[in-house]
Amino acid sequence: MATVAASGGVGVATTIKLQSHKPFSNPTANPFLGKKLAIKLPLKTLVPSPKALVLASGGHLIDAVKDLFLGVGVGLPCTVMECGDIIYRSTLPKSSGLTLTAPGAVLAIGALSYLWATPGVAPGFFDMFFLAFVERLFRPTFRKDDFVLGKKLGEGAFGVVYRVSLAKKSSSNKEGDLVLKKATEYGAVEIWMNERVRRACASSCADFVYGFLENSSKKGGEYWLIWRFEGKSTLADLMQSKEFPYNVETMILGEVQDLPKGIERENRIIQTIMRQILFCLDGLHSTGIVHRDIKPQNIIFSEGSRTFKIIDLGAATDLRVGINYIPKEFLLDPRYAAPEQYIMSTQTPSAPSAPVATALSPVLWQMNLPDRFDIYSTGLIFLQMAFPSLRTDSSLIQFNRQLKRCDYDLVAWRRSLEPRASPDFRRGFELLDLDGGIGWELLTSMVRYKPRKRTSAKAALANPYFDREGLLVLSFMQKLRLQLFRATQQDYEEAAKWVIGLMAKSGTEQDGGFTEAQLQELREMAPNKKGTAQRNALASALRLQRKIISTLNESMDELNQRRKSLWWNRWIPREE
Ligand SMILES: Nc1ncnc2c1ncn2[C@@H]1O[C@H](COP(=O)(O)OP(=O)(O)OP(=O)(O)O)[C@@H](O)[C@H]1O
Repeated sequence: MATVAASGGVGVATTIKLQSHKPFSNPTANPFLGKKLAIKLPLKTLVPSPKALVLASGGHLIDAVKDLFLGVGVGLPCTVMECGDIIYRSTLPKSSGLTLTAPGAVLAIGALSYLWATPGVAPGFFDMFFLAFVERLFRPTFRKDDFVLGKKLGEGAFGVVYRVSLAKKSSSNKEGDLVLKKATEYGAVEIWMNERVRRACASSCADFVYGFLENSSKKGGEYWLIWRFEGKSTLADLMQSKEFPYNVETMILGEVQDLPKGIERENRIIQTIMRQILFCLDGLHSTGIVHRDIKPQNIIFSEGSRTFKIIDLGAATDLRVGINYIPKEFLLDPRYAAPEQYIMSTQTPSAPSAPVATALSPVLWQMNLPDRFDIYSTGLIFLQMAFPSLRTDSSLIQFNRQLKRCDYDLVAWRRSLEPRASPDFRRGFELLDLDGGIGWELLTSMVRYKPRKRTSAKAALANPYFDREGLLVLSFMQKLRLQLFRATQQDYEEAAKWVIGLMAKSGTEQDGGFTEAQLQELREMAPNKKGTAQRNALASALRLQRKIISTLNESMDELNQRRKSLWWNRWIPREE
């Protein structure tokens, strides 16, 4: 019987060594015996063709998946390839099913992590092609005549909001328990966002009932959006009261706390409000939606669930599929908008087509961290809750100017204000300084110039500020979490400057520290060393990064030009 030993790495070609060959009585008759022979393996034996994958079904599917993993082993040793199989199949042990190789596993895990990374490509497909479809089949639909208009609740630039009730009253429908918004151009976006939110994180926003395009009016098409009536008060209404935050206490906690009136008690109420807002934001951001208009006026107290919820998704953007992606500056409320204005870098110019946007969404999300725009606005709400004198529009505008002058550095703003601060401001700082200043730390991690340096909603929620017992009684794990939070929030540039400064202050030539002159040398050391290998490598890496980003953007623009229609608009029900 012939014995064949294969050796060498196999890509397309490999080598085999022929050790014996039975039909030849005289071993020397075979001129190839003992010699290494080169053979060529067709790649199609390793990688399944697309057609083969399509045809694969039932039991064949397993084989196709197996082939896929084995395909990753191209160029690896024969353990992966079972290359002897090609020479003498019957002599080899039968494969016992799916063979998972290390590179295959890494590839699979990498692909799965990418598909599930924020904003979630895989859940997005499931949501769009299954959940949305099923929801449409089972949810009740409404027409214009089904509603009886009640009191006007508000009027914005893009719509009028009424309290309404159903014309045909059932036992479950109380008088005026619905809210109707008759919206113009941004109504379509708002319907899309509300439907997405209802499927992904219903408790984050007001309970959305139905939305449709109403075409019967002479004025032209009008989008009608229906929600359940959540409650009478927004956070803005509650904050206007002199009683704030005590006026919210029983609403959210159900009872008055067993504490005398003072900053501790106020801090607890503010903590609860902040936690509820961040919880809602975390829900939105995890599904790829950025609100872009977070302000006390758009946070409503839901009497049913006793929590704050977010309303008005007209300016929101769905970065999973790139809807409403092009930021409209006029939509942003300058009082609460983050300094970057554009939530996506200007290097990422316009929305790509939906499939491209979906495929690239995790990359774009990580490149731009668009959710941090909402975090900045939430930080300003936190600030307003802590400082009563910042609750009016004019004082907030003035604060924004001051902060800009301090290069958006809250610590610098505090330093400039504290020596001449009014008792009201001093009280606010005292409140934030409770529990070792953990509230102040959280606030400064939210209100920062660079989005990348701001905390995310999820990280903020994990901050021990929200542990009721306070900093002093933190468990080991909570302390660890705090350290982790600090490490992720660390502004390393500032830290480096601070360390150098500290060294300068403490150092003299005699006692071994650095003198200011030496430190100056230290600072200048890097720029002076031009042309070193490290520097060149860094420059090449930066060039490569820039190239990748520009290529990505160019290809997105190109694709975008081909399909710029509002494809998703077709999904919105119409009533003629
Ligand atoms: N689900 C709801 N339950 C109770 N009240 C609501 C609800 N939705 C909206 N409102 C009320 O209607 C008002 C206007 O709502 P919304 O902010 O969505 O409209 P808008 O036209 O976008 O207004 P603006 O442009 O001023 O923000 C809110 O301030 C709130 O008082």
